[in-house]
Amino acid sequence: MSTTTAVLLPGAPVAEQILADVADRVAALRARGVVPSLATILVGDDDASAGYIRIKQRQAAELGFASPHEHLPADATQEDLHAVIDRFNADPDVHGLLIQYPTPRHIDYDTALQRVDPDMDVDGMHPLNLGRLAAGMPGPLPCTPAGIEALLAHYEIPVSGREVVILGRGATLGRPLAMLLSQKRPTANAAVTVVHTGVADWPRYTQRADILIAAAGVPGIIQPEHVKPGAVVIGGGVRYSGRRLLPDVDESCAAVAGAITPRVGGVGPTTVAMLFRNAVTAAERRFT
Ligand SMILES: Nc1nc(=O)c2c([nH]1)NC[C@@H]1CN(c3ccc(C(=O)N[C@@H](CCC(=O)O)C(=O)O)cc3)C=[N+]21
Repeated sequence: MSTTTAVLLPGAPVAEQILADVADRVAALRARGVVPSLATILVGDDDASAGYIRIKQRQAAELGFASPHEHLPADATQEDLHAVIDRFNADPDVHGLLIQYPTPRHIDYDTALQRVDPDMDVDGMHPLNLGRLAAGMPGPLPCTPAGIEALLAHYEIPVSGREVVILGRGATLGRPLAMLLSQKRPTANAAVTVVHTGVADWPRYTQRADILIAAAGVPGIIQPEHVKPGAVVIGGGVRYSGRRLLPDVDESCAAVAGAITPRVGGVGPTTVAMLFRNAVTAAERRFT
């Protein structure tokens, strides 16, 4: 057994702060007679997905959002899904829209996502919004990258001018996070390297990192020998085995890192908070 030396960086206090701000903004909208609304669409009967939707709906209610939900059967067609998206897009009382991922195999998620009104895209994953991010234009940010930036800022971990290495290049995390953390802003402005398992000597890169961000989705891929002593380690990538969370970062890394996100309750809570921040921003945009 290794001794834990690293400072823990839980996501809950970060999420709480973001959600307190969201709640204030929701209250301000409601005072003007606007009930912010985040619609969700679930296709099929996956247990884990249904569970996530319930969590989001409970949190939506606590924050004062309306959360209309459409549950399509597992054999719904692409056209059925598009019809529901079109209806929510056109509904003046709905401000944010989320299609729960993953969808059944016969559904093309990317095509459905492209049909969502980009200004209602609370995941920040519509190609137009990824384009806005690449161009430095305002728009909804992808939730996990935005949550990681907020987490680093909350714990006052210096990012500007430092060496950030991201292991993973996926569209939901690694790639947009690299764009975000290299932007010219006080909480970003880093020297960012994106590396991935297609690079045979990827540990050579991660060993240099002041801030190492795991975004590979390969359980246990980050081991202590991949971490520079004292580095900040952020576990972004996860896999699920049923409901069991399988993080990228092996727990033994805590013996080498200076600071590290906990196995459970790290980046996840900040991701969900950003969903609601995007939703309240979408509602405000309609009325200003
Ligand atoms: N359109 C869409 N948007 C999403 O944002 C989206 C999605 N689809 N599909 C599913 C994934 C999954 N996801 C999680 C967010 C937070 C935690 C989270 O907070 N997890 C806790 C608990 C982990 C556990 O024990 O299971 C943690 O990380 O500590 C987990 C999972 C959002 N997703």
